Amino acid sequence: MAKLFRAVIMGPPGSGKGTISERIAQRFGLTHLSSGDFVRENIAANTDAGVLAKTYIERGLLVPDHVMTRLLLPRLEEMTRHSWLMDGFPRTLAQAKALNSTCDLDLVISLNIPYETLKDRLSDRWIHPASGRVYNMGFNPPRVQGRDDISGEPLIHHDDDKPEALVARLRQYKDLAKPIINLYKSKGILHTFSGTDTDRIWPYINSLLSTKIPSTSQTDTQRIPMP
Ligand SMILES: Nc1ncnc2c1ncn2[C@H]1C[C@H](O)[C@@H](COP(=O)(O)OP(=O)(O)OP(=O)(O)O)O1
Ligand SMILES: Nc1nc2c(ncn2[C@@H]2O[C@H](COP(=O)(O)OP(=O)(O)O)[C@@H](O)[C@H]2O)c(=O)[nH]1
Repeated sequence: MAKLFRAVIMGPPGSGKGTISERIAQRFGLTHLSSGDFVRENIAANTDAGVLAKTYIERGLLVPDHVMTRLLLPRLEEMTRHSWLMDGFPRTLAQAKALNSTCDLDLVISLNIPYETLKDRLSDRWIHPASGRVYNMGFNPPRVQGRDDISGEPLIHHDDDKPEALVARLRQYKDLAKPIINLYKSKGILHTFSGTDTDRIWPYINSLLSTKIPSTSQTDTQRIPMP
């Protein structure tokens, strides 16, 4: 069996983690895991962890570390046959240490995007709450304005994505991410990408991953046929 590949993507709100994760998943055949999706699934299923998580999210707080690790680590341990990319976890140093003791990461992508760009993108981010599908009125608009492409259900705009809320969220991200980034830097697995456009960052991420992911994990459709 080909060696499995485990990666994490980090970045402030609106930096393109979800967008880039989807591209990586499609191009390299990895499973895209999103901590936000796990939390939402648990809330919808009314699990103990979900009920507890909801009380924090409703107050605009992060879910405590022990709840997040209880939710996610068993799922990762089950993924013995899949290569994956995790988006949204770890968010704290305690989570990073817990992840460390569960698996060896091959690579960490950190996105470094200017504040003005984050602000513009988030003020234009529309979400389909049931699936977590994300749209942007300029960058990837829905086919029908205000409606999810697949279900046709209405899209919503989070209050959290308003510029007034962004400064605090960004500060929190910077404070919490700093020691995690230092940890991954010291392990030699951190790769940082800076810029204002996902489409300009993507080729660099694509070529880095092409050198790191065993070709057997990549999907056949991505191979360029010989003339
Ligand atoms: N690793 C985590 N630690 C603590 N709470 C978390 C974690 N991941 C997700 N949550 C909780 C708090 C988040 O507000 C909520 C939804 O997560 P997510 O979908 O990642 O949205 P977000 O709005 O925080 O991120 P972003 O704007 O970066 O996409 O779930
Ligand atoms: N204008 C513009 N919007 C983008 C770009 N990349 C992503 N987006 C949009 O910006 C918003 C934030 O991206 P998302 O992937 O949700 O970021 P995350 O919060 O880090 O997961 C979404 O509405 C995306 O559709 C880009 O290069 N330009």
